[in-house]
Amino acid sequence: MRKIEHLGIAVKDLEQSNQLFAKLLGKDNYKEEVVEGEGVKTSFFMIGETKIELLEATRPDSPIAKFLDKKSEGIHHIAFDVENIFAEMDRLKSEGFEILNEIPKEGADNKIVVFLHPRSTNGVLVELCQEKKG
Ligand SMILES: CC[C@H](C(=O)O)C(=O)SCCNC(=O)CCNC(=O)[C@H](O)C(C)(C)COP(=O)(O)OP(=O)(O)OC[C@H]1O[C@@H](n2cnc3c(N)ncnc32)[C@H](O)[C@@H]1OP(=O)(O)O
Ligand SMILES: [Co+2]
Repeated sequence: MRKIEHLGIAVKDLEQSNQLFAKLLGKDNYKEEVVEGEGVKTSFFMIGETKIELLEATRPDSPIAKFLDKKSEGIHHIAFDVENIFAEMDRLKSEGFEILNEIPKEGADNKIVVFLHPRSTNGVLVELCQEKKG
């Protein structure tokens, strides 16, 4: 793990939350991006070396929709930047962590990503992010 890549925050209304976080952080988001595969629309704010990722569900079966059905808006996951996602997956599996997707999937902001089940990480949904090469 090289650094915290982003903190994912589940929100009901991305536009409203964009305005709120722009006031909070004193700067605007630098991009919005829909990730169809996850059923999310994301909005990114750069804060020093790390980011805030706001996430709104784009469809009812999105993990964000399910999260908001059960809980309130708030911190959804923490993402770590990794050099080699496959090596990290092997290491974490050997340490007993539960990988949710054996094949890295398309992430936002030019990443491939893997998730660990919160039941293997003290209740924190963890995402691994590797910059897409080339
Ligand atoms: C990839 C695009 C973007 C990016 O950064 O590039 C993203 O970050 S997309 C983010 C949205 N996608 C995901 O979250 C994918 C990974 N998540 C999942 O596979 C599911 O959400 C999962 C497996 C974590 C939970 O799904 P499930 O259907 O099992 O939901 P339940 O409500 O039944 O939860 C089971 C159990 O887990 C606890 N839980 C659920 N979500 C979270 C969470 N975000 N943080 C911590 N814990 C969570 C939930 O409370 C249940 O615990 P229990 O003790 O049984 O009540
Ligand atoms: Co994320």
